[in-house]
Amino acid sequence: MFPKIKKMRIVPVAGYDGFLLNLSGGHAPWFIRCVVILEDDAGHQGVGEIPSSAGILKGLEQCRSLVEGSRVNDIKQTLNQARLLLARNGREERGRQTFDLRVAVHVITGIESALYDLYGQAVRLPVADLLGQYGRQRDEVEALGYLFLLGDPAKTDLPYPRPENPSDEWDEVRCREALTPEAVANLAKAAYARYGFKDFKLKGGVLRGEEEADCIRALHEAFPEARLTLDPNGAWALDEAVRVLEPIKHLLSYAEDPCGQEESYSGRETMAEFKKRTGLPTATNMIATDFKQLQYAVQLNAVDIPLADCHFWTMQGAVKVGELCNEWGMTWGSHSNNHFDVSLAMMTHVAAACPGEITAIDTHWIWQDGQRITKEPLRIRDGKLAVSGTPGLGIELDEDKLIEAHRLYQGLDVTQRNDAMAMQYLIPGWEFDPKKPALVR
Ligand SMILES: O=C(O)[C@H](O)[C@@H](O)[C@H](O)[C@@H](O)C(=O)O
Ligand SMILES: [Mg+2]
Repeated sequence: MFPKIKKMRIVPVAGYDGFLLNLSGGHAPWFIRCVVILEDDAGHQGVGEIPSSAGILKGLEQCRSLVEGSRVNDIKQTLNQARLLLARNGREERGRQTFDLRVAVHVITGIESALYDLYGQAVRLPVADLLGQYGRQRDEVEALGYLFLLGDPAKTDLPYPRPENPSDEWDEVRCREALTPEAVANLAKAAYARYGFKDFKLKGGVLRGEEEADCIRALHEAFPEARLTLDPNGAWALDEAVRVLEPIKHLLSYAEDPCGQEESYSGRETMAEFKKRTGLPTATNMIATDFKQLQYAVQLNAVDIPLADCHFWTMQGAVKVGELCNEWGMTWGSHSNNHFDVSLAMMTHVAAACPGEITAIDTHWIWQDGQRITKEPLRIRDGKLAVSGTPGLGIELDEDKLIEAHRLYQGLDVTQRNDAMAMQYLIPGWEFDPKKPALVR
């Protein structure tokens, strides 16, 4: 007989973040997540981590009675019931921010991760071995160096982390303004020295497109062999995207969400047109975020690399996208938002279970490195994450660190991400506009 879930703990947490710029504005000095912890009557603990918002916390509460009392091996029934229950809350939209505002899919993933962690411990198998049709496909997962243009923390009175006792160059540069091609190349060099990345992604949607193209030129000069991509989160109009990226297309491996919804055209239509006009492969975490959208994206030939982040596809859903990519000649990748070390483990197991050639996964971890809520976070070495062979997710929560992160959350007067707040220090009265780079006003 498999153990039963005795208790579901829902713990919103916060960690510190730098002044990372993107189309949504500037990151606050903190980021907010939610940790789902399931305890079974055999004394095991299963964990999951997802973004947090008032809606997500409420959605998790809605599912509590389905989860508590269920057996660890009832995963599919429990998740199916949660899915049906949450569907009664009505249709949801991803929204046009850089981050996904849906509730149900995040809630399901939080529970799914904790359940697979427990189930894996019960059957003595790592989560990667349980996911998808085929289970584990690799023992190491490649990650890319996810770079951001950075605002100057000194222009705010916000408590951004300072480089006290920096252990290396990365600890210093990640806390300083970075708005030029040289500064971006320095970020890449420092990240390479610590993590050994082979590929880099630059978050765009901040400066004028041509200035961001210059940053790519500087990255190429510093790392001529690296696969590079630029992601303005659909900020540019189609013509602008073509104008900006055509001259640097030989330097890019693919373009991530170069354009999006525009006048009467959907983002899938403009991306298809962009591909036709430039011949550049495209990636997205904005216009193919569920299976229906993916179907239309494929029909239109709009996307080569769906970035199926498990937090908003579910873990099994993300692997299913990986299996389809493998069958259909597309390439699987994963998007990320700021996250703690539980998510790092989740994303690693998911990527390990995707068959075929996948592209290096996104992770914001390098911006959070040094903080933790598990006893031993996975480490990025030579640009890679090792897939744990321990049953379950292979991580153990550090209760003291978890409480610390929960206290930080409680001390904040916010329940969800808001990038406009910090941005208003740089441009008074700043407001989000999905078609205007953050510093172009
Ligand atoms: O500012 C950020 O952290 C990013 O813009 C994310 O919100 C975004 O989802 C990004 O990771 C992406 O690839 O679009
Ligand atoms: Mg993106």
